[in-house]
Amino acid sequence: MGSTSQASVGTRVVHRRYVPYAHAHYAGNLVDGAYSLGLFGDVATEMCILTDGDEGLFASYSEVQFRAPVRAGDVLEITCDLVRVGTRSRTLELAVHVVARGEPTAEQPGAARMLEEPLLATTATGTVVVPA
Ligand SMILES: C/C=C/C(=O)SCCNC(=O)CCNC(=O)[C@H](O)C(C)(C)COP(=O)(O)OP(=O)(O)OC[C@H]1O[C@@H](n2cnc3c(N)ncnc32)[C@H](O)[C@@H]1OP(=O)(O)O
Repeated sequence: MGSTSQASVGTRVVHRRYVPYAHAHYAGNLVDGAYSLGLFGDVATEMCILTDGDEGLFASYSEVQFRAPVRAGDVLEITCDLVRVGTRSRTLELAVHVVARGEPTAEQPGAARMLEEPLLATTATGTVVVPA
């Protein structure tokens, strides 16, 4: 038996993650789109733990949009907002923003800067399911 749900609309979970250069997959050090989906799974897992005391399971995505590239050397902020609470399902609005980006040069290979405005890279709507 699971514990009593604490799920309420408006609950937010935020993760921050550095994108290792080992994850670069395409020209220009781009990472694949599935990288963002992996991050959504992790932030959704924390949401399920927070609201329902269980890791939960991702059931579906109803919408995924890749709006700007994610690159190796980026620092990402991943947000997860609970927007609907069903009996066992919870609907989540998910977003990846780039908050810092590497700008390596021959002279300074580690050069990087915080972006003045976070760059919206990926959005999705997803449904997770928790035990009764
Ligand atoms: C947090 C992140 C974790 C992961 O990434 S895990 C890795 C990827 N996910 C998986 O491997 C999950 C594989 N799928 C499953 O195991 C099952 O498939 C589910 C457990 C997700 C659902 O199966 P069942 O428990 O038998 O579902 P039901 O009893 O028919 O419905 C329970 C609630 O879940 C909603 N629901 C079921 N399937 C979907 C779907 N595909 N899309 C959206 N909602 C779904 C229903 O409506 C209902 O909702 P209501 O309790 O609020 O009434």
